[in-house]
Amino acid sequence: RHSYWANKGIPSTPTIPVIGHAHQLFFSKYPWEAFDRDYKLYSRMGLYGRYEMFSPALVVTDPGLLKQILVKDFDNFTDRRQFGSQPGSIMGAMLSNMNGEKWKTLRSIMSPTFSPGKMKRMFGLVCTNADSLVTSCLNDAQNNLLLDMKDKCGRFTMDTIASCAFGIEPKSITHEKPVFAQKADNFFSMSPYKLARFIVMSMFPKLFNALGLKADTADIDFFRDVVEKTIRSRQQNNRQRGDFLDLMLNARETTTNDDDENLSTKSANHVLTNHTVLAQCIMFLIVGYDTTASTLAFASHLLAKNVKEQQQLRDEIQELVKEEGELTYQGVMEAKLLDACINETLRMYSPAATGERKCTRPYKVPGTEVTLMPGDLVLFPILSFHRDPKYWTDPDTFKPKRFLPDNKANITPFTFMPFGMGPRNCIAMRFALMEAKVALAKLLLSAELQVVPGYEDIILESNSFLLRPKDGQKIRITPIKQE
Ligand code: HEM
Repeated sequence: RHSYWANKGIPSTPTIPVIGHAHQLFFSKYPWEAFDRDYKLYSRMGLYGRYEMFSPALVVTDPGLLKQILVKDFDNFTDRRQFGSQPGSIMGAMLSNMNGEKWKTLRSIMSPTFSPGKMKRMFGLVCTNADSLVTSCLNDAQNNLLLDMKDKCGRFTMDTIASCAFGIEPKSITHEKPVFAQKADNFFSMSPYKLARFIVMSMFPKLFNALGLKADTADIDFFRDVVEKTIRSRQQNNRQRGDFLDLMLNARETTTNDDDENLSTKSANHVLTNHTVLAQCIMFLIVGYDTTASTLAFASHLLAKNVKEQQQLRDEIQELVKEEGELTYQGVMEAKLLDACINETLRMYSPAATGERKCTRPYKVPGTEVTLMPGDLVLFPILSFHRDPKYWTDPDTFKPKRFLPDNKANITPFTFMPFGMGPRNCIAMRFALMEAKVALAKLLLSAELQVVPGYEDIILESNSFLLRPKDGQKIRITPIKQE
């Protein structure tokens, strides 16, 4: 069963019977380590093969081919693997887990939520939450405490997504025990049991169901209760905030019964069930939390370590405030060095280390004799591209200037893709960038960020599929006296 790639003339490292290469997820420090090792081995070939148990996966290491697959020939690769698609599960009804026409319908309903116009309207709310984040950081600094930036920023991102998307205010930043952020944290933290469970769920769904395991964990049940209450209250009070929840509720047909299967593949009316709306809300609370919080924690650390770049960025933001009297949406979104610092952080520490698509129609891979068949996976090693010295000089050094407008033309297309690429990229990229930029700008206006002895390096959580700082990301800050 592990001769699929060899028969097509595609190289592949030796496999273990039955398991293929899946053991690498268990026995590597980081699940993406094996991808990086093989990327280095095969990067010149443009592609290589893997086996997730018996499922063949083509790993693309050529940026040109990747562009072809993710953009030009997207219709052959609209899907991803489905995780936890048990009947009635919340996990299975999330946009990120949907495929085919169902995905297309939902994506087109949800996309307008993240238009530039909507972002501009959310700017004030993001600023309010960022102010609370800064106040909380300054309070800790006054008490001479080290700041755990992952924890602080996680509370900030949870409050921001909850208030922008549904008008819920968890007040995680001011709460002693931030239950919302902790539940979302639990969702992403990986114990050996959770890793094993995840592998069985994704690679042996029938076995997973036969064992009576539930795709939805207790953390999801917590969010389900919160969101259900919010939806009920929104419907009873008939109030409109123009937010994500309203958009979903308005797009829904009132006659729909509550069976998820009714999200018909043929429906022209974009039918949404209560269950589907609920699943998207929970997905946003969970995925909206971790990636942006880690990015902010990484950025704070990198700037604390690179004092010159930190000051240059502060100068840019102070200049903006001087010109416009305050931070404005346009000012923040157009600030060049701010954009460059966030991009450089995402290049070095992209929270998503790999991306994937599933082939939906037979596809002849350009420039080869290989034809991919429906069900074959295509993987792209995001982090390996980001750290490849072929595309980046000194890839392990923080050099934000490579992303300044004058230098951007030197970047090879499809070697920088922290939000994925093509029609199935991160739906909330604009929102995440705005959130990260506002928080970082406000923090730098109020404080100097410093590295703490003993915490000079970024240590990543092992066993996690996302890049996350291990045990938070500790820095110290000194308040800047306001003139
Ligand atoms: C720095 C922050 C973030 C990063 C680096 C990030 C990265 C990604 C990546 C790499 C993907 C897969 C794209 C692909 O396959 O091409 C993705 C998908 C997705 N992200 Fe994000 N993300 C971030 C923040 C967010 C936030 C804040 C939300 C929600 C509020 C969000 C919601 C989603 C959703 C729903 C998908 C699935 C889209 C689909 O399948 O159509 N992300 N993200």
